Amino acid sequence: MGDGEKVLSMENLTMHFGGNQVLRGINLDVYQGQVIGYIGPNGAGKSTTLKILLGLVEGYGGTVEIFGENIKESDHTYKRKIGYVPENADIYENLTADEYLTFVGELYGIDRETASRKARKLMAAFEMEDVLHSRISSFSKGMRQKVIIMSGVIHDPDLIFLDEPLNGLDANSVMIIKDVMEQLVERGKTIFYSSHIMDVVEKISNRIVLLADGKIAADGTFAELRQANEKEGSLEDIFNQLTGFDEYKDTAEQVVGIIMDGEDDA
Ligand SMILES: Nc1ncnc2c1ncn2[C@@H]1O[C@H](COP(=O)(O)OP(=O)(O)OP(=O)(O)O)[C@@H](O)[C@H]1O
Repeated sequence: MGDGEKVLSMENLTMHFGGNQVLRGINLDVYQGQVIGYIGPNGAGKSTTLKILLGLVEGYGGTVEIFGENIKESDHTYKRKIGYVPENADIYENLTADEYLTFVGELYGIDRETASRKARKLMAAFEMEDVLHSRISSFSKGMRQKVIIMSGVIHDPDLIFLDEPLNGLDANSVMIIKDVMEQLVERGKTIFYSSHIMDVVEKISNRIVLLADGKIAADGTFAELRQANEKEGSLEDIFNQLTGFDEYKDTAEQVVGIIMDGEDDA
């Protein structure tokens, strides 16, 4: 699968937290130019996978190679070529946007002047130039999220990991980010995108990987997944089918019954 070079490979990746076996042997090769939509139910292990790939979680089994290097043995220079937009970023609240973005840029190995210039330009592109020197603690949720996204890509990474990146963004910003991703991929970048927003995943991904019960339960283009599951519907329908979730109406009814303290005996 894929025309470009292999940028990421997971071989028999396993992970457990105590007795909780989260990943049960993930095998996945990702090629340049792919936009992987990495989906799965709550608690499936999506964020855990991303954190392992980023070197933020240790104690996993199996082998991970990024740009051909085993991340356990690598000297971490590969990290300069990867970007990460985490689901819950520990952002340095007391720094200004300029200070934070410049700091992150420097961590990724770009010089201070370049980082600061890119920070200013990125903030201006998102119409946030007037708060460039304001503390992040004063920002709205969406403004913060934009800074987190900028901080994940300021160093021009080749492989970008995004974990629910559109959280809190307004409709206009969502359109910009979707287009930015598309253009980055056209220019040879690779994207690993984890999200629950199925219509976005359906639109932007050229390969969808579904994680369920610690394993890959489906892997292919949206069209391939549709064909394999004999479904005409949306990715959401396929997701529900593959995760064995078809009783949502019963669950909803039960929840409403409990809320209204009705006859429901559950
Ligand atoms: N540091 C940790 N210590 C203990 N258990 C953890 C830790 N991190 C994750 N887990 C557990 O691993 C499982 C997978 O969590 P993870 O956050 O990777 O799931 P996810 O697929 O990203 O879920 P969601 O869709 O809810 O974000 C969960 O059962 C979670 O409780």
